[in-house]
Amino acid sequence: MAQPPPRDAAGRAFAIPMRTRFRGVASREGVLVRGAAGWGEFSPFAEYPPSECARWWAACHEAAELGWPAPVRDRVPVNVTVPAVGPRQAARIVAEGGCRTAKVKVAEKGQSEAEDIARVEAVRDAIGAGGRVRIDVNGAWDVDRAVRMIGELDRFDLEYVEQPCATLEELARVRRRVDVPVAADESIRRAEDPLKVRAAGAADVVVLKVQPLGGVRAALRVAEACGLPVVVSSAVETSVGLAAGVALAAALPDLPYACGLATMRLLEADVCAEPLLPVDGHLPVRRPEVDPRLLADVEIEPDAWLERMAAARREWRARAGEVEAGKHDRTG
Ligand SMILES: O=C(O)CCC(=O)c1ccccc1C(=O)O
Ligand SMILES: [Mg+2]
Repeated sequence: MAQPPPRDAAGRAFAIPMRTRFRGVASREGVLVRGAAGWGEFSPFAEYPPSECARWWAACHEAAELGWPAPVRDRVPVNVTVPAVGPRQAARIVAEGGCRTAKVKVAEKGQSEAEDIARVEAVRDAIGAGGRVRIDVNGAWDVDRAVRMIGELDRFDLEYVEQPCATLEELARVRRRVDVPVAADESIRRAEDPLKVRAAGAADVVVLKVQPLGGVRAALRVAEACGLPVVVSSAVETSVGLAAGVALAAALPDLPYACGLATMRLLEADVCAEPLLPVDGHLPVRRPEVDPRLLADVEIEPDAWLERMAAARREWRARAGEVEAGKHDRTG
């Protein structure tokens, strides 16, 4: 690795390979910041512009400088996440995952419906009749295909289907035509989105992620305003970022579903000596400490990331100024 920056640097950038490509991402990168309250992570995906990254910065700032609201539970049920791999590897991931709920990625570009069916079948067999199986389509199906494939895959008894189609209008049409509950994920990136989801009758469940929503407090406000059951999911972060998701899940008054926060295993390495890994299908509610040697192992030259973070912070501050001037809500 490159010459590590000094310990008191403004932020320490990292790049960690993924075990399996996910959303077309082969390496997860970001910055870790140490503040008065602890470590924060800023890790927006490469294609996100500063306008989007502003909320990711706010989440990092909250973690590092403010800390999080008090938890109402001391552990959080989680699902094992199964990428678009073959059936044998899918079964192995479920067996090693130690969870009673599995989320299976389907409709990957270049793969067939037969591959999806084989993967979901293998996951159902591996988790057993008492386990729960949900699928995530990442918006890839049109309405007719969604209705047909959900009907087909429901023979493996689906808990819900996450983002079967891209638009709210399509989600609402699918929802009226199938019995399996629909969850909205990509449809929710801003504070006002869950209200639109609800108004459109587009989903039964909302998936909330801390970084894109601008922090734990912001996500709690979104959950309260929306009124639909919430599943907290990660953006495939290090244990530092995952801890923020755990804090959100721990602070929600109701948590009826397992959360998508058991994603540490999707990465080849972590920056914490005691990573946030599931025990008995749950993540403990705690903030892991960064291990300087583990961080040094995955550290990269920080300049580009520090610049990206500074741009995101400027964007956030500019928006805060507009809020004071009464123009709009800063979460928008
Ligand atoms: O929800 C999970 O099980 C893990 C998180 C996850 O799937 C995810 C992580 C990063 C980006 C997108 C997604 C997604 O839900 O599509
Ligand atoms: Mg999803």
